[in-house]
Amino acid sequence: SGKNKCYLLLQYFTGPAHWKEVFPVANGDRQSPIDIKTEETKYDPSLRPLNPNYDPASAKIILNNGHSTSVEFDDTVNKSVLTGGPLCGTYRLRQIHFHWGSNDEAGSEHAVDGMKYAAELHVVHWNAEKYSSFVEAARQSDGLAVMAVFLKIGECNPQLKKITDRLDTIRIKGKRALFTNFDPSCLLPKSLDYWTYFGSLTVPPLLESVIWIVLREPISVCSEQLAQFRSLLSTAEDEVACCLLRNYRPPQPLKGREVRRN
Ligand SMILES: NS(=O)(=O)c1ccc(NCc2ccco2)cc1
Ligand SMILES: [Zn+2]
Repeated sequence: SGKNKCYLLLQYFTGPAHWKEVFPVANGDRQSPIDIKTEETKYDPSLRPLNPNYDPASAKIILNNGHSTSVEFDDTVNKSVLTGGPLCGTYRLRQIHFHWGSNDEAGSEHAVDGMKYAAELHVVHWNAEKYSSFVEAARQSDGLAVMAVFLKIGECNPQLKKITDRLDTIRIKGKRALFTNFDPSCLLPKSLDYWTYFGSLTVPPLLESVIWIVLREPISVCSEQLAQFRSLLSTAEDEVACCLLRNYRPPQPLKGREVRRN
């Protein structure tokens, strides 16, 4: 139908290749994600251990915003924070969300020596010591810290099940549901070893305000759990239903940036 064709056209024009037309920073010097060439990373002895400290009571809601599913946390106080690693000061937990692909062979945003994982978890924090809100911090070069965790195809992940089992209640874009008593540390791998580099948001407005902390050890996810992510809709109630089959941005030029490891 004409309406359907219109949506498909819109869908096409909203993809990463067109973002630079509306957000020129898409061609900036510190865009994310990147392909991490492990041989070129630099050991930095000044990097400290990561110290995530989350209160499960901070978890508030789970929502489908049309381009991912996220769990939103109460970030009005310093209850759930990330310190250590490459960070100066205290970064407050704001939300977690996921990126995935239309099949199990790709879906992560960062790549490691050209290899993509099936999906990627982002744990988003903002510099509450220096700035007064997430939106203000998102405009500052040291405003945000996002911890990225790779999801590797394998065993079903019982911790991830707490999230994937709720997705059928928020299938439509804009839907949200209560989601509390959840500590996102349960989604972190045994080792908190990481790579770190200066980058950006990977979806519009693509602001270059993110200190990226990419964990080297992946967690597991099974095909059935990924299928549950793909069954989310990118469309609202009154629109022709369209599944959120993929939502990852491809790797961007490194432009001379250094990637350090602890
Ligand atoms: N994929 S991600 O971790 O880089 C990420 C994280 C958070 C937002 N938020 C979008 C936003 C609205 C105002 C400022 O920022 C967008 C992307
Ligand atoms: Zn993300």
